[in-house]
Amino acid sequence: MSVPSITPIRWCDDGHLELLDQRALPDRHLTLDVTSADGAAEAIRAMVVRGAPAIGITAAYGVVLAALKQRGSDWQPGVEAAITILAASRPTAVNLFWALERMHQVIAIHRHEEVAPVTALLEAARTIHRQDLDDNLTMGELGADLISREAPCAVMTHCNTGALATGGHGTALGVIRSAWSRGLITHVHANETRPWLQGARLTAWELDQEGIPVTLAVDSAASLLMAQGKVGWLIVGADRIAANGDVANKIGTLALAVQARYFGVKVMVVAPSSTFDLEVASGDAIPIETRDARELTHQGERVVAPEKINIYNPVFDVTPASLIDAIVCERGVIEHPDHAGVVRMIETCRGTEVCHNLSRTYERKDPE
Ligand SMILES: CSC[C@@H](O)[C@@H](O)C(=O)COP(=O)(O)O
Repeated sequence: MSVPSITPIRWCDDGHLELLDQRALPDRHLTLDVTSADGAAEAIRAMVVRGAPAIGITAAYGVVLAALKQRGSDWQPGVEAAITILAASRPTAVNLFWALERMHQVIAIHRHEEVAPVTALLEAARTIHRQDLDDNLTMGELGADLISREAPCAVMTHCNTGALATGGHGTALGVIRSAWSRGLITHVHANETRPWLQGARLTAWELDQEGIPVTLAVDSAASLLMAQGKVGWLIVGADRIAANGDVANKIGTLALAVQARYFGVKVMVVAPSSTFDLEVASGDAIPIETRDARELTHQGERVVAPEKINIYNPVFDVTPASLIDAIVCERGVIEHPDHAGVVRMIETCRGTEVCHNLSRTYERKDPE
């Protein structure tokens, strides 16, 4: 399986991070040089880089940038402070806290050293980055195995879960790529994903680059497409999966899953084990990010709604496990997810590199 050449996150050997500015895609290909942990946190907050795994990878390199700035033996407080700033960048994707926890473990191992452990931290960040690509390739095959060989079908996806959102290949879009290469899917319906238009600007662009047939539709066309029998599977990613299998993902996923159940469309969630949060019992406890009103009141500089009215702009919602047919992670597939299935699957990851003892040390919740 060839991996797309899109590189949203690149560590440069002179000691800085280069991010593809996803706000400018698809019409402009701009990169942003990030030289500090503050810069990495701001890039995550401002959505230069987005998508749960990509946020975690960026934060890990952000910790390396912080370590590079430390001089002398009292390096640890500065790096810890940077981790706190990175953790406050976005609240929902647990991959952020998972990656910071991994970096913190490296700091703990080297805490008595005279100088900041830049080499060890860079190796840890690179491992997180590399591992994510490997996991996506594995999930791509596992997810594609669920799609019937006898009846290739069209699929629908929401938001962007591709190479741009991950270490490469993608989660849900990775399954779509793998299934397409095996001749299992005929067409992709991409929802535009308001208000940031990740589906229009990023997913449609990624698929078009590779010649995978894609039709872009307004979000509200999804139920019509399903009613017309045009969708075999709804395939989406996740930002956080609770212990009972409830899934937080891009706003609109819940509505799509409800519609899918009504119209008999199967629902597949694709996410690496770094997206599971066993410390959260159910989806109710997942912090949901709300973003600036301006995302709804403006399109660029143009005002499209009265500026002083109340605005509700949650950017994720929670789909109950009962609406999900399968969760695909790199260690296997959880069919009809529930608490027992999730715990069994994540238990199989223990003893490997994967860490699931997420620390709440750094987590910041949105104000009520
Ligand atoms: C592999 S990406 C999985 C999720 O992070 C994705 O579906 C999503 O909701 C991204 O939201 P975003 O706000 O663009 O970061």
